[in-house]
Amino acid sequence: MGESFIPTVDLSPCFREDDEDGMKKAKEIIGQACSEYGFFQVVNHGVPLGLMTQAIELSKTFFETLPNEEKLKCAPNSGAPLPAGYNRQPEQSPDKNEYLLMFPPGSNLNVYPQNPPHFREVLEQIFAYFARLGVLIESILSQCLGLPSNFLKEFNHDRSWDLLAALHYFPATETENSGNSEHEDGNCITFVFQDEAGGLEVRRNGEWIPVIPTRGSLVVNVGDVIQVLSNNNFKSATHRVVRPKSKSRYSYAFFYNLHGDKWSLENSANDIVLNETVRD
Ligand SMILES: O=C(O)CCC(=O)C(=O)O
Ligand SMILES: [Fe+2]
Repeated sequence: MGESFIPTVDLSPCFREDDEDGMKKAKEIIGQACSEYGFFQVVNHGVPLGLMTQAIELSKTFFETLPNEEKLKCAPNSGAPLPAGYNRQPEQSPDKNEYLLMFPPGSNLNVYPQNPPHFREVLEQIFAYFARLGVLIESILSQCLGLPSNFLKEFNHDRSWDLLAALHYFPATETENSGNSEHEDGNCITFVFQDEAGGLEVRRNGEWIPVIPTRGSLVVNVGDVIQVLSNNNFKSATHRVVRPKSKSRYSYAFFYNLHGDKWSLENSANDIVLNETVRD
């Protein structure tokens, strides 16, 4: 490897029973990509292209055409642990974006837009596809780490803290272009799909590598939880979003999370066992 673009993996063998070579190849590329980049793209991942396209279109309608009063009708409930609903970065933030955040369908913390019609339905469908894909990627990561395929799934079985964000980045101006300042994700695995505007970049060996939007593909990146559980074998890479000039950018990010309890000291015994298993 060592190219200035992130690797792409064909996941179709994972949905068949009879393609062991294809499966082996997919695992090899994913394992290597997670060590070298912490990022890869997947194709034939099972999330329908039509649904992804519809989700971007509905997001454009919501963010670009609705007046602020309408968007603010789904402002987060006060006291919610995370601001599910419509949010806009504060004026003083260098990052110029607005976003809609949701917990799993059925969570009573969710605040959904009434408009455009079907937005809620599409968000819920995307959520379900991503949560399912998370289980698959988690099983591949377990195997890449030399663990039984259901290891991470059993360790990380509570899906109630997964989050989906529909993001709208405002066009860059002459003097500033930050969309999402450089950061690492704190969760387990993140899935992203972006429209054609581009702007997502990953840091590798001190250089920023653009993640070129490719129709239908999904970006996958490893978060801090997987970096720690893998004894730093897998990288939670620094990334950022640079806003393109004179056009908006739309993306979706899904955060496959770890339940908060797993971070407490009483529950850390599992982590230790996992770390030792990985080291052996
Ligand atoms: O919008 C994107 O492409 C990525 C967003 C991201 O990195 C994040 O929300 O953590
Ligand atoms: Fe991120």
